[in-house]
Amino acid sequence: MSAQVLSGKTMSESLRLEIASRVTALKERGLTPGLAVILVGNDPASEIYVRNKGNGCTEVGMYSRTINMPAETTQEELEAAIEELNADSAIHGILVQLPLPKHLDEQAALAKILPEKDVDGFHLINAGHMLTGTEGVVACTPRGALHMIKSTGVNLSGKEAVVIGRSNIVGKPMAMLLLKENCTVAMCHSRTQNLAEHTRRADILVAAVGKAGFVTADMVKPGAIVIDVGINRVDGKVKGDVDYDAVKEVAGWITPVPGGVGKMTITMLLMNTVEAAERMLK
Ligand SMILES: Nc1nc(=O)c2c([nH]1)NC[C@@H]1CN(c3ccc(C(=O)N[C@@H](CCC(=O)O)C(=O)O)cc3)C=[N+]21
Ligand SMILES: [Mg+2]
Repeated sequence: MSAQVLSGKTMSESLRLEIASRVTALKERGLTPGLAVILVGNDPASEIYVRNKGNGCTEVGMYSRTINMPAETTQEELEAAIEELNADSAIHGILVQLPLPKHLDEQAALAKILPEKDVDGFHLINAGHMLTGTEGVVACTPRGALHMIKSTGVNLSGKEAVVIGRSNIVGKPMAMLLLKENCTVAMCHSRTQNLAEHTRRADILVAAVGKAGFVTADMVKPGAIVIDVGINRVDGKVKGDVDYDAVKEVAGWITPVPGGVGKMTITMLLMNTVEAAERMLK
């Protein structure tokens, strides 16, 4: 039996209709939600993502602005650009595209973003909300992944969840969200011993490793929900962290790459932005 495919494309279509209608409602009250993306330098992958974000905004009727800054931008210049957006009433969401060029301090830059406008959920205030389970902005990729997991209808309470990868952007917040759903969560990483023994126990397996085809069929529990966060470029193609064709024969549900979590990440960015704009009117 082959796994059910959790399509980020299909899920995004219905979510984006909902977002578009909330944008329309805000516009009727005189407020157009706006997202600003700061892109420093010209990394080709970043340029693709930033373009996808701009297109997403257009699709749901939001205002979007991309601020392209040269690779030599100084920390002061970057922070000044952020401060300007903090003060701009047309902008409800600010995203500083990561990674930044090596000479720039990411944490210091993120700390400058007003937490209410931090639609990435990367500010320490929002990271703290995530840790305590209180209301704040939830990072887009884990939020999108959780939406996909919930769409299976599986009761998550008490289930074993394994997250491979411990980044601040994906692994850690993903684990917190699954914990909040009452899963028993294990966070695995590059130093984990006997990784497959952990992953084979997982009812929910989230792969955020950054290595194409890392999760093989023998690592997956039959019937598991397998969420592939990987975006790896191999011979000009985008590949996930999961050996899709083989794992599909074992898993109960699986997300494709492309058209899976990546698509949902942008949708959740739009959701976080419309929510930030809605909070302005409250
Ligand atoms: N401040 C910040 N916030 C981010 O959310 C952020 C970031 N920096 N830096 C890079 C990562 C990566 N990321 C993706 C966004 C969209 C797709 C996406 O659209 N994927 C499509 C197309 C993939 C492709 O063709 O490249 C898909 O999976 O179907 C993927 C990955 C956001 N990130
Ligand atoms: Mg994807």
